Amino acid sequence: MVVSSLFHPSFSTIVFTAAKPIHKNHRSVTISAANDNIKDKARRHPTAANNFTAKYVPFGASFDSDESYSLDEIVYRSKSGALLDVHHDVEALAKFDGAYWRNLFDSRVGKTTWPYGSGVWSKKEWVLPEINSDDIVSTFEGNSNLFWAERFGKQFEGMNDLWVKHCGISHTGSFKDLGMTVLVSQVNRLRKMNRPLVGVGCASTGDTSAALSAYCAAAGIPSIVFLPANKISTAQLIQPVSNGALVLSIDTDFDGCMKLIREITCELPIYLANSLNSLRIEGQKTAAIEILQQFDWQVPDWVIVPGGNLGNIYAFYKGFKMCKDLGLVDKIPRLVCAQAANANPLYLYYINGWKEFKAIKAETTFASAIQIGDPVSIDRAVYALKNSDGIVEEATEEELMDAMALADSTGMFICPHTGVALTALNKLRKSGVIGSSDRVVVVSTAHGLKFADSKIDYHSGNIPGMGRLKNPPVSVKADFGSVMDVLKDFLLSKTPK
Ligand SMILES: Cc1ncc(COP(=O)(O)O)c(C=O)c1O
Ligand SMILES: N[C@@H](CCOP(=O)(O)O)C(=O)O
Repeated sequence: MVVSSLFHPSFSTIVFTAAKPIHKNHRSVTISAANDNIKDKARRHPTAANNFTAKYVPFGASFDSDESYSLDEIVYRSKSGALLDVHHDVEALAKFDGAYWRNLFDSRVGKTTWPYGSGVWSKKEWVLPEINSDDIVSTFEGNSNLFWAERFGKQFEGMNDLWVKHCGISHTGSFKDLGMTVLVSQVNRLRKMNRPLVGVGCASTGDTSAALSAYCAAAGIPSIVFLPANKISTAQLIQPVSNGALVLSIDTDFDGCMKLIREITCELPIYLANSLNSLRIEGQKTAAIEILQQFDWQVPDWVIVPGGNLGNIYAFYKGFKMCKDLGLVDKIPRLVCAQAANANPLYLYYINGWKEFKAIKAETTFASAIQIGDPVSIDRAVYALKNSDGIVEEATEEELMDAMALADSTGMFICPHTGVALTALNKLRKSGVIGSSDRVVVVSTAHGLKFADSKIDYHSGNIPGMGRLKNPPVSVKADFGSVMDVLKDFLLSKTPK
């Protein structure tokens, strides 16, 4: 059955109008529609049950695999130790055509209807179809700006159609909010079902920990974060501290923290919140759907994503692929994963013709959130790249910092990881792989304000051998003549010759 109307019976609403008296502290309180908050309203107008389901299967297995797990189980790996993947019942979803889904998703944008005002939960049927809306923990994340990088594109890349998807302009300043709303909502549900979960934990380079602690704090769930000591920015460190997480600063790198949290979550009733947990991918994939939606369901030629633990590149692939499989679009973009040269295990694997993957010891990089040498989602990333005719690129420290400074000089304020992605763009433009009229989306993964320290170092000329584009503040005496001298020099330098 193909239904293209928004008002299919499965989505019709059941309306309860009667006000119900309830008794609290011996006083009679009447809850009326007039006093409803957005969750009350959602309770009064529940969407009718639909038949959509999802479950875990081993990564790469089909929906009818012999091995599968309910999303209400606490499980992160298959019997053979492989990654898991959330599989949706695509047959049930496909009973509705592409136009139906496009219209449904479009109808929810820009509203405050619980939970659909969120860019993630506006796609609830494709994310966690079975969760009760009441259990959702959301900050109305997503719906982030898709910025037309007009000046950067035209002036520096000879392109007319360059876009930056600002996933970092978000509740905690990174794309991690998209996955974390899903994971913490499911934990909220599991705790209500009395599953043995006392808290939620992650290893982090600073963004996962910020998102985890914020969403847990919003739901009143304890959070524990393992951070590599002195390897994350001050802004990222203060986020979980402020949100009341237990913050462990551990004398190792991210890969060391990841190993520890995996061991600890096997022993204690702490739920693992890293993207090894495939629930995270379900939220992150909505950024891909959102890009298509923002282009009025036209497919860009390329999407460039900075990669570290490598969950996000697969999330983008999965979002685009679902849109193609369910008839919302007819193709998917080519994907580029961009790595820092100091933390480039995927790049090395790629240029080696995917022959042998070797984890590395990641060196210090200004793109500190992707200083990862042993990415947990390596298999997912390879799958995404192979199935999207994808490419892997890398950026040296100087390249990524210059790219960040150049983008900032055109009105952006990006993070160093986005500098890595812009460097990849520049290299692929120079080699002619990306054409001047191609429509390209660069995914900006975190807010630049989280990385102010590295920008200060760059612009003050404090980094040996770097600072080609530096623009330090000018110290000037507090008198008219001195200020005039500085301004005259400045204006002369800017006067067209
Ligand atoms: C700001 C930022 N950009 C990019 C990434 C890379 O994402 P992924 O680990 O999913 O590859 C991360 C985290 O790793 C991040 O925090
Ligand atoms: N950049 C990440 C690294 C961990 O990635 P995850 O997606 O597996 O949680 C961070 O901010 O911690």
